[in-house]
Amino acid sequence: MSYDKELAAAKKAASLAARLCQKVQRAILQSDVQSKSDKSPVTVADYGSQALVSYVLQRELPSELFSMVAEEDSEDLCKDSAQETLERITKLVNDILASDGSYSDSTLSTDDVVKAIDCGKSEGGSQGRHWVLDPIDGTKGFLRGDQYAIALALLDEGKVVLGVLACPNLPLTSIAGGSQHSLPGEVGCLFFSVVGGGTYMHSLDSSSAVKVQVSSIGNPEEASFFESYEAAHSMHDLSSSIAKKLGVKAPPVRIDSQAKYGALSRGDGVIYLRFPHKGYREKIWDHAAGYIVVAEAGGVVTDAAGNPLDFSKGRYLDLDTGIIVTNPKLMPSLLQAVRESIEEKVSSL
Ligand SMILES: Nc1ncnc2c1ncn2[C@@H]1O[C@H](COP(=O)(O)O)[C@@H](OP(=O)(O)O)[C@H]1O
Ligand SMILES: [Mg+2]
Ligand SMILES: [Mg+2]
Ligand SMILES: [Mg+2]
Repeated sequence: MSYDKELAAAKKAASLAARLCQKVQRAILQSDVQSKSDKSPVTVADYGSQALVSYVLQRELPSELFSMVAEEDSEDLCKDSAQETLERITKLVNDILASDGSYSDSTLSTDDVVKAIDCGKSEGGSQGRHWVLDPIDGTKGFLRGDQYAIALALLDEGKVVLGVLACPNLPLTSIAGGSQHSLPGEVGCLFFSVVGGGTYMHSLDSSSAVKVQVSSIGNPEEASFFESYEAAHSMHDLSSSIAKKLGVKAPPVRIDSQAKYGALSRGDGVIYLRFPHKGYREKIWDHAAGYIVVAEAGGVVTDAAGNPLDFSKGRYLDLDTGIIVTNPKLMPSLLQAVRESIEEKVSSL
């Protein structure tokens, strides 16, 4: 099965969304930050990115049934108090489309923007095709001026078949050792994969792509690992116990968002550990694009027990332990270390 058309549409949508996010991040104002009911920050850029991706996919693929599972919805945006914000988002989306020259026949109204955002309410599942979108993954990183990603994937009959990860602040060269901040002009990566076709990366400013591969390191002493910047998102004490058990020497590289999957896919580090606190349920948009980018670059992504991730169950991933990512050589010893560290943690409680 070819996904050429879908890939071209997804790359266009994610690149335009990245442009919108860069514009907002440069000009970020405190008043751009809203508080969602779960208290996580959501900015005009999250909404703008979701509206833009939804609109572009539908314009580029007019003959396909459109279903999308996406993080944001318009509920808060439709309150009277948010009218000004909605107008700002609409202007942003129109400005980006105008700067690209696409669809010059149409300008979006605030209603069109709300509709585009709310196309993301699909439940996904094991049948048919569903786009999966995190319009800004790593909103906290985005607000800090650090890493974030626009993460877009396509599910076909419950399997991830395509992924695009735009990482506007990720340096084009390796961030091994934690050098995520580099000179302006050297940042902005787009990773993309189609099932069976490998993973490629190019600069957000160009389209000449290179094939990427995960690191082939087999000695844990030479390995380095990624984890969330936010301690609330992953138990840093557990990952540090696992790393110690494995014999990893380097300190963790803590960065936000699925930029971790992108960096791992090109060998900047070889392990990514994610252990949410009890009760947290992982959503598919936080992993779908990252998963295929790593898998097609030769990496392995499983839950903490070594089972493959199942993206066919709806908006959530059905797992409660955690997610681990590495290359095939290190996976057996990593799984062993994970099992032992979890047992020790449980028995110490
Ligand atoms: N308590 C929690 N535990 C685990 N993940 C959480 C969390 N609270 C929020 N997240 C998720 O972690 C994502 C960011 O991951 P990371 O820590 O790798 O940067 C967030 O994505 P958004 O920023 O899209 O909301 C959010 O979905
Ligand atoms: Mg969020
Ligand atoms: Mg996210
Ligand atoms: Mg998000």
